Amino acid sequence: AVVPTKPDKHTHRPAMEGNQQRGEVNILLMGAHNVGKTALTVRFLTRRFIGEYGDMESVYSRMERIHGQEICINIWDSQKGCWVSEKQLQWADGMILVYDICDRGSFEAVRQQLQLIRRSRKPASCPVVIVANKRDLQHRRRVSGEEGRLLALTQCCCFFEVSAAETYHGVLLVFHRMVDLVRETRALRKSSAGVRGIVRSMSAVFGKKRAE
Ligand SMILES: Nc1nc2c(ncn2[C@@H]2O[C@H](COP(=O)(O)OP(=O)(O)OP(=O)(O)O)[C@@H](O)[C@H]2O)c(=O)[nH]1
Repeated sequence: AVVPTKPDKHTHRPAMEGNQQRGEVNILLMGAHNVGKTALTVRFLTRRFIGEYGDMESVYSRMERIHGQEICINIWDSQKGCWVSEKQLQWADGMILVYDICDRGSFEAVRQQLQLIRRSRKPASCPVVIVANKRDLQHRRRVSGEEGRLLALTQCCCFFEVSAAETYHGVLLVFHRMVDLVRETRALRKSSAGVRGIVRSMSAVFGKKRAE
């Protein structure tokens, strides 16, 4: 097994405003066993597809220049199949849910994981990208592209169909889209906090006037 980068102990910090200031984005990869979570992570980090991966639950970091800005991307590749902890859910700024197009059970697992996420995180606080992996195995396909797209549409998620085995570019697009979504979410939160502040000050002024 190849360990692409050394896990950075600092990246275990929970997602906070601080991440935004530091230019960091925490991404949690979830999905059933064997769907290709590690293959996608390794492809993104090293541009390579190795084939077999050891048991390595870790947080990996990589610096990327996106739209002219240096971003530190921390990726937590969850290794226990469908099980993820509350700590992982709170740590993430964005989540990538992976299924295997040849494994219908892994697609159903994504539905369950979406419910789990929605119980723990508001949609406005944590964007989700659904990834259908192993598109090179068309002859063994059990989940159509339409089904994946429909699920993503109804759950307000982005959708990609990729092959970690075949191309680097498709995988790169997934991670870059995830980073874009996190940044959009942060910008939206910031502007709505600004509006809330204005409303609070106005009600303070007008409330005071009424009281006088
Ligand atoms: N054909 C094909 N095989 C793939 C692809 N991605 C991953 N695999 C294979 O699928 C198997 C599982 O890949 P992993 O990346 O270990 O899957 P995982 O989701 O991390 O698995 P767990 O950590 O055990 O939950 C390996 O044998 C990979 O070589 C792909 O795009 N196409």
